Amino acid sequence: MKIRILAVGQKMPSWVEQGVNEYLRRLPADFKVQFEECALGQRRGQHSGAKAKEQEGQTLLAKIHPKERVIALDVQGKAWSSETLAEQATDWRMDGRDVVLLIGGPDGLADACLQRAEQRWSLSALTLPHPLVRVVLAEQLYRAWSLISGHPYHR
Ligand SMILES: C[S@@+](CC[C@H](N)C(=O)[O-])C[C@H]1O[C@@H](n2cnc3c(N)ncnc32)[C@H](O)[C@@H]1O
Repeated sequence: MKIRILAVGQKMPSWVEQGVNEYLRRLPADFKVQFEECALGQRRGQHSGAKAKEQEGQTLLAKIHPKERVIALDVQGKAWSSETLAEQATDWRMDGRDVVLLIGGPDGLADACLQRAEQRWSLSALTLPHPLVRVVLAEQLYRAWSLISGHPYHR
């Protein structure tokens, strides 16, 4: 099973890249997580946010393979504890399909992406800035791996 994170937005501040890399580099080869960025949509004029979100949605959907299990990061999704995430990740492995996690841009994920997703996962009831979501997601995936493998990181 391969896990990918597809995130809207490029050229993040260095603390975001460092934070994400810090956790993803610790993962072993059999739980590798690849990170891919997609361009922000154009934001100019009235209704620009809605249009940009649609554009971003098309870009994300074009990068998803037909057989991948899609999970949308969505504030209105289901809250998972770290233990639940570890159980989910174990199920993903048993299922055998590759997994792709989607992070939206400043205006969120397009409806088409939410509809394509099999699961919607909320990290918190708080709306978080998308750069911070990347770091939290990377850390939680590392924590899930540590739970599955009995590594002392999780306590
Ligand atoms: C700034 S937020 C977008 C806010 C937008 N109003 C919305 O409702 O999606 C950017 C992206 O970060 C992710 N995100 C933000 N807060 C989140 C949370 N608490 N749980 C899961 N994902 C979150 C989502 O993927 C969202 O599309």
